[in-house]
Amino acid sequence: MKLFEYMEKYDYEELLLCQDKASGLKAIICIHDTTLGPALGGCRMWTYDSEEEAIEDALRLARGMTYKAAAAGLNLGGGKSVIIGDPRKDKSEALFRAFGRFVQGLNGRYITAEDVGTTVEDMDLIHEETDYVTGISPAFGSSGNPSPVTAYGVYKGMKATVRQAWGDDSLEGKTIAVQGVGNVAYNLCRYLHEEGARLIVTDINQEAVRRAVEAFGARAVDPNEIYSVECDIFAPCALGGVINDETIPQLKARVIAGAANNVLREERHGDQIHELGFYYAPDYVINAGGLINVADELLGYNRDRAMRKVETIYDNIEKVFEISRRDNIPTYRAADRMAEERIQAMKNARSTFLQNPKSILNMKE
Ligand SMILES: NC(=O)C1=CN([C@@H]2O[C@H](COP(=O)(O)OP(=O)(O)OC[C@H]3O[C@@H](n4cnc5c(N)ncnc54)[C@H](O)[C@@H]3O)[C@@H](O)[C@H]2O)C=CC1
Ligand SMILES: CC(C)CC(=O)C(=O)O
Repeated sequence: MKLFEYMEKYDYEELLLCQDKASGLKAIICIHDTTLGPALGGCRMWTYDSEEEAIEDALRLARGMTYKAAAAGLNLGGGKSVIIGDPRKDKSEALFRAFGRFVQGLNGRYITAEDVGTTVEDMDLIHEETDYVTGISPAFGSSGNPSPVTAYGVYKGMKATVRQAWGDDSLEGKTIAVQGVGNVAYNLCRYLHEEGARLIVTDINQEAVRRAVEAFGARAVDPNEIYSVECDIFAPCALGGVINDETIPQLKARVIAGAANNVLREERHGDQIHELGFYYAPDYVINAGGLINVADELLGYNRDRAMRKVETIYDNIEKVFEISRRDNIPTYRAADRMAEERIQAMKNARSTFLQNPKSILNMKE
């Protein structure tokens, strides 16, 4: 990948490589766009096959956050970070505090939170070094782990998508294939089970599978079988790129609606599933609940207010399908159009000069 060519193509602002020999930290912080406000996005810890794969993941995830915040109506930009390492054995206080110092060094341009492989406890360690972190322990007046709220938003978005496909939003009796039953999807499965859906689950972590089978009477399949099982809804809740040339021909579902970021391997796969008649809930629209939740922390966390805003994911999904039908475009393009229109409007807005403590007239001592 030619980095500057890619960054110019999608108009990225910043890509920061973070190295701390003492703690072993190797991390990437990517800020895509801060037109709407400071970049907010989770910190993923994963065992990448290469540095290039980690950089590419950070870039794609950061841009997704810009669109996620814009489509959700938040005054936030898009950013994301990845820590290269095994979350099961490479974590340490020194590692996360070193990461926190890099976040602090960006002086509020990037605010971090949880993502794959990181937890509230990890965020609390980062919080030792910077206030530009969300999803920390409720003891600090925060919202804690955002995953359950993300799950609730995915549940509401899935219902809205089901309504588009079958005319009513009930999940009772629907068979739902869930790929990856970690933080978000375990909570999602609870909502689906309570509404009477039949669950098929898979995970590369057998403990995660066992937990879901025991709690929700789910049927377990191997990771490579999840794409071909007979089901009504395929819910990708693991990593990205899972809608691709190999998997699309296997899918039996009518609806694709899940928590995972960057589900489409390439944009052309979004065109392909549209042409094949799939009802696809764009990932950054349906999984915005966690972001909405932690964004509320910046106002002084109020759970009722946050959950009311998460409920609007249902309406946002309906809006995306309306644009898709009106303009005869795939839903992923409809979502991009919704987000880009808001970002461009703000880029174009030329605010009149306002006297404030930050203006150049107040800089001199
Ligand atoms: N945590 C949050 O609030 C949010 C998470 N997301 C996205 O949702 C997805 C899940 O996030 P979390 O639940 O927080 O992460 P997690 O790490 O708790 O869960 C992911 C699960 O997927 C499993 N997995 C990984 N590769 C797999 C494969 N090839 N096949 C089957 N299972 C596999 C892992 O073993 C793990 O159990 C990620 O894509 C994340 O970026 C999006 C918005 C917010
Ligand atoms: C802001 C986090 C809670 C979630 C996140 O990074 C995401 O929505 O992908």
